Amino acid sequence: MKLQDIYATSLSLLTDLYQLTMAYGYWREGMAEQEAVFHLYFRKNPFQGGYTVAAGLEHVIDYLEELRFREEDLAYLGSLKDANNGPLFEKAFLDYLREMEFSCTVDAIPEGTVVFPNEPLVRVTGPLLQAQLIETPLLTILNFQTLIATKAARITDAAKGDAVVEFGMRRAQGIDGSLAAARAAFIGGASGTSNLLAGKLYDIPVKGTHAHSWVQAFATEEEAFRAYGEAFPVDSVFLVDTYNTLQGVQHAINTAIKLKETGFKLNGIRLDSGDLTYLSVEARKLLDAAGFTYTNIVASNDLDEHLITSLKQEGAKINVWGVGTKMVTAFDQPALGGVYKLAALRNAAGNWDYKIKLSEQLAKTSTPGILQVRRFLSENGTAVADMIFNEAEPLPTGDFEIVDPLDITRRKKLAAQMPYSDLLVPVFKAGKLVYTSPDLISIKKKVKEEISQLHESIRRFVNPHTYPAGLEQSLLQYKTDLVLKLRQQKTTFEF
Ligand SMILES: Nc1ncnc2c1ncn2[C@@H]1O[C@H](COP(=O)(O)OP(=O)(O)OP(=O)(O)O)[C@@H](O)[C@H]1O
Ligand SMILES: O=P(O)(O)OC[C@H]1O[C@H](OP(=O)(O)OP(=O)(O)O)[C@H](O)[C@@H]1O
Ligand SMILES: O=C(O)c1cccnc1
Repeated sequence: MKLQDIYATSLSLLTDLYQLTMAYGYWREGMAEQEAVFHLYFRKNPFQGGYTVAAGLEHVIDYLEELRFREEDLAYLGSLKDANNGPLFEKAFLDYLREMEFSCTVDAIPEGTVVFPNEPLVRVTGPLLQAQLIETPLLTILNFQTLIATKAARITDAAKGDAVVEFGMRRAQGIDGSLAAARAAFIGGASGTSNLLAGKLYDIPVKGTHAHSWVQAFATEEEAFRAYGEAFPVDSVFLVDTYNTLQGVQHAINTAIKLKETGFKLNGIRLDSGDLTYLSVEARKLLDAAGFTYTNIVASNDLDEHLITSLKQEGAKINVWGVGTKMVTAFDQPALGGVYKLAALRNAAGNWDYKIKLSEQLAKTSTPGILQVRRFLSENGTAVADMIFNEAEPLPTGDFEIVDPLDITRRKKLAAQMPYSDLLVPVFKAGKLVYTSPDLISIKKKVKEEISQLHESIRRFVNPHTYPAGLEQSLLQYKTDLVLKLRQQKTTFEF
């Protein structure tokens, strides 16, 4: 198959083999249609940070809308062999898949929402076979985009209002990595991308300067700047560090002065090596002295939120940050550990059996129930605390109490009359799409607003405070009881 054809193919097999073997098993056992509830959540904020930015839902929707097995998918599944060289799946199961239509109900937290550990970003309710099948693609989409949107939000926060441009395609994790990263970086706060295809596909502003090779290709640096400047009279950003940075700045100024009468305006210079603080301060002096006070100073070279913070503290005169590798690869934490866990199964009597996954590690024990996240708000609408609760059971009357599931001594009381918003919203109802994804600009605005409302102590990069997001106390009690029961070998427990 040619590379380009990958993007035209059905994504229905974009899942792990074990999802299909389990699907086959459920079908054989007559469990395929049994109603199940799964939650997708992560256990720790990435980058040792205090918050996470949800991203990727629109792609989840695109995937789910198209989820059906085409003849080519079924032919491939039919070709798979077991260890005896017999067919792995029987034909009647493939016929079942051919007829299968996505019929789950999906609730999700909208993209751009600031979220915290253990909060379900997505809740899938529907036939066990279908709800299980989609585990891997949902995780691959949401884990990556949420990770990159969070990284971009941190980098943008560090830039304190300066533009951040995503330059990462060349170092991204492959083609889709570069495209998804460009989208997520834009949501997180980048003002543009160098990735032209991402610009076209997602309507992200495209931005850029030129490479060292451009300067190397000409006899002199000034000659290179002149040629570029004539081609791009109002957009030129000259890369000044090919030979000697401050000499390069002077050459950029000389060129701009020479081209002035043609209407040329020096948009910017770019620094890509050396001491970025010293060089930007000196470059600013040279530019200002020559009357180029409006000229931007762009910097690039292995930047991330920590380096940008230091450069700012050192007094660097950089006002545009080109950030590649460390943003699109989430360099210091290359994966978000999002998981997808079964939390309830409808029994023969029509009631929910709540399900839990035990673990020796408390953090890895899943939470049973049909979970919703309630965000309590202050009078002026800022987030105060999040309560994860079981929507299928009555809430206790009176004030609420949330408990940190990892440290039950951390508790917070929340007055019942406080304003709130429930974060999971309907996306699909019995397979029918009922949600319209906002455009990327609106999502980006939401991120900016929500992060600006977080307390400084939660936003900071070093040892941030933990935002109060906990289990409603009766849910925690239920979970604890269930753990104790299961340790005595029972597998389900009813309220
Ligand atoms: N003032 C500064 N404070 C802290 N770190 C800086 C400062 N200036 C630059 N850096 C960072 O130091 C690292 C080393 O930069 P430097 O240009 O010396 O080496 P380099 O990356 O090998 O250069 P080149 O890109 O030319 O190969 C880069 O990550 C750069 O962003
Ligand atoms: O550093 P990043 O955040 O990834 O930003 C993108 C980098 O890509 C380009 O470098 P190039 O491919 O020429 O490599 P080099 O500068 O490291 O030699 C550009 O000059 C930046 O330095
Ligand atoms: O346009 C740029 O300056 C650019 C693009 C990609 C990578 N580095 C720099």
